[in-house]
Amino acid sequence: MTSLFRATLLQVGYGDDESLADRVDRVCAWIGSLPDTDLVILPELWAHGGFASGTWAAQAESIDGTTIQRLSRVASQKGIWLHGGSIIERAAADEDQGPDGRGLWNTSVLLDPAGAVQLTYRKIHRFGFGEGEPRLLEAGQEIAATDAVLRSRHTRLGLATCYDLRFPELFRQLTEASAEVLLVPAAWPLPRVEHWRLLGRARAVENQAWVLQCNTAGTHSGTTMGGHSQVIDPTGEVVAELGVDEGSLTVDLDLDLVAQTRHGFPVLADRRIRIGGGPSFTPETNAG
Ligand SMILES: NC(=O)CCC(=O)C(=O)O
Repeated sequence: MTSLFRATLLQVGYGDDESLADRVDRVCAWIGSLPDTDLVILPELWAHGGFASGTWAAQAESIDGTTIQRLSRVASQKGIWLHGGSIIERAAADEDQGPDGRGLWNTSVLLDPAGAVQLTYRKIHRFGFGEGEPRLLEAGQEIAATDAVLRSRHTRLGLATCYDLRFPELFRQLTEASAEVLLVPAAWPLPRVEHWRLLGRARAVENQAWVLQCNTAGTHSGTTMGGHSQVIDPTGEVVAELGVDEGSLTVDLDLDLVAQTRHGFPVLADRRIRIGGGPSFTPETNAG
């Protein structure tokens, strides 16, 4: 059994001149044209616009709405895992609308190779310092990790979104939930792109996990995106990285590198402070 799998990050670029429907068409065609790959990752809010907060409420969709239906179709046609980035999710009228009653979330959706929704993640840390996300959206309440089989090899995927990168305790909880590959879609602006690059490496080093960060390109709603999508291995090395323009990045990842890194330099076994309820936390391991 091989421990290798191939991941492709699509750094989608867009401006204000492309409609939601046109962008969904374009990105689905792009995915359809990709050569052999096992997992495709899209950026945060690539369809609804990462900073287009003025139109979020009008364009919000349910998880079974058009955007995810289209992605589901292309995932099943290709037989790939597809992290659809995130959408502005609208709850159905008879569902819980969240503590502030807004009924809107920034929700990531992971589709399996049959096109079924395997996992959703509602962004926990909302970006905007009182504006944008915290003013308009509900905060997610739950971490999200799931088992996945990639090329007949079992692994565990953990999800986080953009600004979440600044909160290491979330990533530690994903590690305590046994995640080995951390998938991070984003709409991260250019002026802080060095934070994006640095924080991704930090989350990989401290959790000894693969980190796959897929950012946005272009300028929309007056905000220029930083690009620099990157794949970081469990030792913190940048395996591959894009520039600022739209493009794709394909990398072969070795899942065995997670266990090799964790056994070879067993820093996680020295944790003394429990911050989450993850099932795999065993502080006694290094007690001697
Ligand atoms: N969309 C975001 O979460 C942006 C985060 C960001 O710009 C930052 O953390 O800096």
